[in-house]
Amino acid sequence: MTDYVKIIVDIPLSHLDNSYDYRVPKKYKDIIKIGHAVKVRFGNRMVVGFVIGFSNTTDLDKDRVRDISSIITKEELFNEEMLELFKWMASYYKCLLVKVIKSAIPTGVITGKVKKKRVRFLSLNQNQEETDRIINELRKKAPKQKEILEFLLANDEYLSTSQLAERVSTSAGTVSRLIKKGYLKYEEKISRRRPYFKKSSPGSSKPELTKEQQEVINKILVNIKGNKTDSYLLHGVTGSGKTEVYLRIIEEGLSRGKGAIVLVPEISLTPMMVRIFYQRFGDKIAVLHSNLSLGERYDEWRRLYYGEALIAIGARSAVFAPVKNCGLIIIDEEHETSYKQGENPYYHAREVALKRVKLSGGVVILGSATPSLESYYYAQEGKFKYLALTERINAEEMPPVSIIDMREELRNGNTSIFSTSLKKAINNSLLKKEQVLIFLNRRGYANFILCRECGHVIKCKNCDISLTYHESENSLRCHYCDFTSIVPRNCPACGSVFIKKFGIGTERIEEELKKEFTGAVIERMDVDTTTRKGSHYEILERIEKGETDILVGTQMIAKGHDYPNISVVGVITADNILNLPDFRSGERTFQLLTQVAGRTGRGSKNGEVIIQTYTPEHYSIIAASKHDYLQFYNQEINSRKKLFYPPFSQLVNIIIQGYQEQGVVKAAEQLNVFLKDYQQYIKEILGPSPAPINKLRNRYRWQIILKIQGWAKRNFILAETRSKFLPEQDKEIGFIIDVDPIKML
Ligand SMILES: Nc1ncnc2c1ncn2[C@@H]1O[C@H](COP(=O)(O)OP(=O)(O)OP(=O)(O)O)[C@@H](O)[C@H]1O
Ligand SMILES: [Zn+2]
Ligand SMILES: [Zn+2]
Repeated sequence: MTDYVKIIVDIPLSHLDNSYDYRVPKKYKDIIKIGHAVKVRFGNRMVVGFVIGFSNTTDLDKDRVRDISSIITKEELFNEEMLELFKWMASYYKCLLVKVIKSAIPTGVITGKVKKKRVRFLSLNQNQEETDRIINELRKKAPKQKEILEFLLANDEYLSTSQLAERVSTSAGTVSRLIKKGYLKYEEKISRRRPYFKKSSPGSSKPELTKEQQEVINKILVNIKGNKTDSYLLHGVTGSGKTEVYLRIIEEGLSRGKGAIVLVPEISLTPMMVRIFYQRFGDKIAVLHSNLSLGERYDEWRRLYYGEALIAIGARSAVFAPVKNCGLIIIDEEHETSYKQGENPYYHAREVALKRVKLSGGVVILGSATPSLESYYYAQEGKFKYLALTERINAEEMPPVSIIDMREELRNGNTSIFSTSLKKAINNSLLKKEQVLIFLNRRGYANFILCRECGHVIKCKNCDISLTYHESENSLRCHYCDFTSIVPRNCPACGSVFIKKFGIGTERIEEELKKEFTGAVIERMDVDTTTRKGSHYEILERIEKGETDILVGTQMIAKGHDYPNISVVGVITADNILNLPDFRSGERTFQLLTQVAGRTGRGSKNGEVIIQTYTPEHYSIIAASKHDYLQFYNQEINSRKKLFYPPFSQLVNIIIQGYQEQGVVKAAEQLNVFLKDYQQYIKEILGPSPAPINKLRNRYRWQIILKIQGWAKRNFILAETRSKFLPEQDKEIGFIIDVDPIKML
């Protein structure tokens, strides 16, 4: 019995980031729970709030405490353990609790935009005995009607009149006659919307495990069986069968009544992964990702909540899935940057998963062929248990990789985008009816448009970023804010007509390939070709069926896919990422190259990888060409150590932004002065300096990066900044606190 509840209101303002007491009206006393969304009056408006605590007393004046107006959701959107997790996130990432809650629950619930979906279906209007008697009676006179009744006795399906008629190959009229006679009746039920994925029927065939797989599984199962909490880094080279390891462990967990969460990177893996999991676990899986409609997402969420599904597969935010008795969280491709949310709250799903398991028990598995530097380091330090799959399935060889120096190509008179070796390799592959993947991490046609007379580059009017040329629409587009403009005939700066497209994107590559390899079937996969639901899957399916000869694409094609007929992988340029102003650019390059290279040499075909670059001597590229993670790691970790970058410090990037550049600069300098008082706790302050993207969506951005050794110290400094510095600041200036930043842009 509770008299009062503590409510956190859905108004994202820092001075309201406390809970408020409300009285519980009698009718709600027995039903209200932690995690319920409610409607309350706040000031003079109605707002949504979330129940985060109970109390029998209140410090407020009893006459002034207001009643809760209503409970919005039948389900509790989070339980006490999840609330603990949310509070930890708010404190660790220095953000508002309500922001965390909202990013963790299905939003459709509280906006009221999502209604339950009901379906009408036909069912028998009498018990089985009675039905049998009627069937007997109809046998001679109306064999089709008899068949319908028999069908309904044997099948447990929810069918409308027309659907039922179709199933029994008869007319709707025949079904109607049964309704008229009173033998059938209409019923209604709530149906769950299921997200689109092509299903293949669940099958039970499982491969026999390799010795390495079996060993890894045995080690993890000790903890699953013993209900122990632990975390593992599963470092398995590309094609070593990590997915099979996941499947077996989930299976074991299920047999002990434990649910699981499987996180996959946002873009590429979902449809294929889903198919594999569906084959093994059927409708026990629920899929959560950002491409679902609100209704689908809410319904998948509810299937988990009610225990109808026990395995959640999804992108980053699936780490919050309400899986019953969740004993296992798997993070596939744990090094992927999409696990870090790029907006407030700036959380990393890996950190949240580790914390979730600490609070409620269970096992975390971080899987990757190219673990993040941090994870590998922590595994060395004993924070994670290290498990390795060192061989590919069937002891297949890693494909040979050639590095092509594009400067030399030019010296030898080749001005084409493709090196001589790449062209040769593609031609060979086409002759043998094998397939080719061509990778470039930039979509569009050309990177930028430059005036050859005055050097002016056409940039977005909102952002400090050059516009990308898209040939198919003959337009210029900003890949940050989506600003679109026509292509000017003359240079906007000097009026010259000599403006030229520079750099290349996937669209241009596709065009060049079509010119060079006439007759080959060429497809492109990037953000621009996969906006339609299911298109992603269809492109990959055509590869799988051998209908496509050459697939050009961005990161989307780089990882996770497993196609045996791909014999050539070409990387158009390895330099794009390497040259980003970010201390992780070397790591990113190594990971991406290793992952793309891993797409070939699978199955019986011999594969070959060709990396084109202007910096063939860079250690990231050399190590990737030898498939040598350790060589890369050792070199990279040394430089991190020298420069106090993670894992040797805890970073925070504070972005100061506003529409007036002067105000932004002033605030950045004031923050710098404030932080100087805490210098004894800080290893290094970088900046204040203009952010690499100095202007974004019309706002000027400056940044200060802090390297701090120790989580507690960082937490202290950020708490001080939030309580002492930020409240004094001009409201026109925004401060973004990005804890453990992943992208320094
Ligand atoms: N024990 C096994 N016996 C035979 N085939 C297997 C076995 N385990 C996995 N496979 C198959 O080997 C292929 C590669 O496995 P999988 O895609 O899981 O590798 P991976 O480690 O996830 O690689 P990547 O990091 O490149 O995604 C798949 O086709 C999978 O079905
Ligand atoms: Zn010009
Ligand atoms: Zn823009």
